Amino acid sequence: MELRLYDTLSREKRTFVPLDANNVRMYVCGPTVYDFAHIGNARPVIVFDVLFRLLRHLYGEAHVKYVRNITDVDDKINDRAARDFPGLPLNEAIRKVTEQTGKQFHADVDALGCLRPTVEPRATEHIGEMREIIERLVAGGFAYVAEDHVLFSPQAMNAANSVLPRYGALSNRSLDEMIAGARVDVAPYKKDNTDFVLWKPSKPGEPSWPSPAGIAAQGRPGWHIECSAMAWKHLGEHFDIHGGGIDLVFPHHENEVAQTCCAFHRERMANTWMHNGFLQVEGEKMSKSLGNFITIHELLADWPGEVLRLNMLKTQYRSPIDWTMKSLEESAKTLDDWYRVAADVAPTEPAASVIEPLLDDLNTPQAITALHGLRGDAAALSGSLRLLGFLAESAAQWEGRKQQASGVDAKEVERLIAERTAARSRKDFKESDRIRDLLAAMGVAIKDSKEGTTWEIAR
Ligand SMILES: Nc1ncnc2c1ncn2[C@@H]1O[C@H](COP(=O)(O)OP(=O)(O)OP(=O)(O)O)[C@@H](O)[C@H]1O
Ligand SMILES: [Zn+2]
Repeated sequence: MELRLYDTLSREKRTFVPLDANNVRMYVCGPTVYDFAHIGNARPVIVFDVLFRLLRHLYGEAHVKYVRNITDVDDKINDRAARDFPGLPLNEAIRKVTEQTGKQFHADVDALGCLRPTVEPRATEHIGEMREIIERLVAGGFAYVAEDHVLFSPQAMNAANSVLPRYGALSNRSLDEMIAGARVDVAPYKKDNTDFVLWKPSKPGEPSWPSPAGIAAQGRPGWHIECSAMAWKHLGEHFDIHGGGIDLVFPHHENEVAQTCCAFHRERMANTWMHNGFLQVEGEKMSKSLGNFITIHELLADWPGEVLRLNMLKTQYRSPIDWTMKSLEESAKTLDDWYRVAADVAPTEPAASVIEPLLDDLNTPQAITALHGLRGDAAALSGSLRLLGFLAESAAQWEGRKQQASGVDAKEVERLIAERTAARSRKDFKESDRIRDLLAAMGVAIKDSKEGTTWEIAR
């Protein structure tokens, strides 16, 4: 059985062959920590968690290294810090914002059933690596200093006659068209309108570090260089998989490739580039700027994290998802059923019928269809669900949480059921039906069997 993954660069599904099967390496762009993450931001986190789990299953837990960064230097962080903590020095305020947001992010993605990555590097702890890459780029003639900025020149990259990839290859754009289409109000320190910032001067009070390339003024990094530096430090110059949302292909990933390949004279940065499609609301990308977003935190008040996770995985990661209430309700019903059948059953190995579709570019909808087919084999269902990051709770915990969320008083339900049982034994079916209807109106479904009457919250 081989794993096949769609690669954005070659635009085809290819057999995945790790550079080193004892050390399979994956980098995924993580959050900029300035606010609660929305459910769209959860998509790459969940999708690449499934891939991480699959790779661990295939190559062994100790042989997969997953790096997801935390961007803790950014204008949006500075703005938020100044707004929320106006009395504090900016540096302290920034630390508060990034600490608090980082904690919220972890609580959210833990609840979604995601494993922590092997390493979660912070941008501010890798300024030295960023400076080193920038120095190399300047020395190689790919970057230049202007007005205390360091700029990368895509045109210099494409003019270099060497092993380097072509700037624009990942996003399938031509540099000439980019030049023609670029805005006219370009920053005065740029030689060409396609040049992008590697390093910039800090304004007074902003976070700042000693600058590279002989610049006397203190400064701070651009966004793209952060990921090149952290990926290099933790995974090396060349590694297996790089992922993120489809909106990161250009310019972020195109620029990462440019920086890393030019700094280390490489043909490639990652062997496979993977990008998830958008989570949408009424046909539009969920995003902060459009204001059509709902945070993971808000959703978790109404739904168990595993319901959100299942709902996300019902769509293959490259297709858009329309996020609807109806679909969430169906996902909740499915999980209720799986919890009842499989949560307390000792797992066997995950079923081949579930693994196979996952090996085909993470075809999770088909894997979910296979899970439905395993209902008669609780042990295999249990093992397969666990592989996908479900069943973190026992059946009783799951049911208890549902009861709590419903506001139904369990004691009162038990009392009514006892009354109904008494009515039934004296053959007062009018009274027993009345109690059943009363329970139904409270949102409680009952089931009679030889062992007695059981109940659950009806979704
Ligand atoms: N609606 C979405 N669907 C799927 N992935 C998304 C969506 N919005 C953002 N992402 C992904 O979430 C990750 C974090 O992105 P980023 O930090 O740029 O989010 P953001 O700027 O808060 O998002 P936005 O401003 O677009 O709401 C990236 O991998 C990005 O591709
Ligand atoms: Zn990145």
